[in-house]
Amino acid sequence: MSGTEQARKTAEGLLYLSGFGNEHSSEAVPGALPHGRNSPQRAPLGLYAEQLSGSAFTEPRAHNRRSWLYRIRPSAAHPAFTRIDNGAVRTAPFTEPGSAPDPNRLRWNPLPEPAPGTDWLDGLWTVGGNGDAAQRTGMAVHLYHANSPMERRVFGDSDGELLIVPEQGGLLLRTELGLLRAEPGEVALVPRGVRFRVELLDATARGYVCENYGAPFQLPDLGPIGANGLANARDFRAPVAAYEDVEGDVEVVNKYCGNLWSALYDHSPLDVVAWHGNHVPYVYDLHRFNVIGSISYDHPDPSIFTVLTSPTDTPGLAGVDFVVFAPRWLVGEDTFRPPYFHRNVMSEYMGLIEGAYDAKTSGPGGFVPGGGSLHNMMSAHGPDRETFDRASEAELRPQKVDDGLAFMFETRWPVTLAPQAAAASHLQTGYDDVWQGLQRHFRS
Ligand SMILES: O=C(O)Cc1cc(O)ccc1O
Ligand SMILES: [Fe+2]
Repeated sequence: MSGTEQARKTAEGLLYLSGFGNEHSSEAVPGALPHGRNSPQRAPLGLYAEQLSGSAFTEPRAHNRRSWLYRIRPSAAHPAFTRIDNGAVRTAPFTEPGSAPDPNRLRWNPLPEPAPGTDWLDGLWTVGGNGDAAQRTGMAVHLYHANSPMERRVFGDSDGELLIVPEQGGLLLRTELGLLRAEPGEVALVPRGVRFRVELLDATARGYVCENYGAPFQLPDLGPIGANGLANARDFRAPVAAYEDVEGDVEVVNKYCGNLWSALYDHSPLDVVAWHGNHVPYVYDLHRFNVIGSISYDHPDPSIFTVLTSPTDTPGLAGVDFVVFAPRWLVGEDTFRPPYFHRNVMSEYMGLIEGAYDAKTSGPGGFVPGGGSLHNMMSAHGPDRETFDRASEAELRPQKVDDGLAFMFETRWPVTLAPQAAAASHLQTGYDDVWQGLQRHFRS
């Protein structure tokens, strides 16, 4: 059986725990989880107890995050980390020569094919970001492309949590807390510091990553929407405990304040036999998103499509929102139904998981799956000319928009590009032209 077949077989039988932000517990071997205390004098089955913190010990209960891991060896049993090449991974602040936030509308085609033998970590490629990882503020946008599983190496990101958005090819994430499957149309989140290995469920994989240096993603408040709607908490799935008992060299790569560091463990660190807590990875199927919109007139602001938000100290002003444009009905009367023309104080990176996006022409040279666009703070954008002309004339019958799945990472700070993204051969030239030829229709 090939590696991908094996991974697919494993992924098909996975069990999950349900609910967002829950205090979960799970044991891969009965009796591995201590009862009544976190740190007994001797943990069950000869395991080591270890706490992994995702918040300061003293943060309010509603924001407090930690998990207790019961593992074969403590994570502390490792030799020194040493710097390795950062590959194509870059981190905020983006201060390389020539880096400046760009007021232009920018759009990219998908990443080119990866070289043979590229695993998920080798294939991680930074677009840009904002804030400062060491200050735990801001975010980065990355892309990935891969055609090989990660073998005898695991990755952990000390700089932030990783929201992984597959666009092509399913992923099997083997994390310290257990296994997750993420197919295109689903998203997976790996919390800060949780170690994991990525295997492929298909020959190749491609997608997007939001690295969130700031407060962990949470579900948005629903306000007048009520107690239900948007992403429902019970649709988030966390893994059950699953461990590997592997001796021998395993490289642990740690992204730490912008650099990759490596240490050679003499065993697999995915050796957690039981755990409990709320600092957990999860997966969410975007098709479960309960899309809410106008049933009278006007196009609502896209905040109505927020799946997850990373708040900052200013209420309502997100470090980053993850927003999905999922299949939905449009029924607005006397309404220009696609996204409107706008200039936004927030910065918008958009990606396309499948099909087309209702503000943009698809097809070669357009906004295509695997591609991306950046409409930075205050940049003027909205429907392209073709979309504007079509939607201005369209007969306003109830209309199902179900030919695509797009998303947005929307952030309060301008996004500065990594030089490789500003100079990329897959950066489209002439994106401005999509707004050329908008006729004047003014009649005084
Ligand atoms: O620019 C975009 O396409 C994203 C977007 C969508 C929308 O429906 C309203 C505003 C907005 O920024
Ligand atoms: Fe926009």
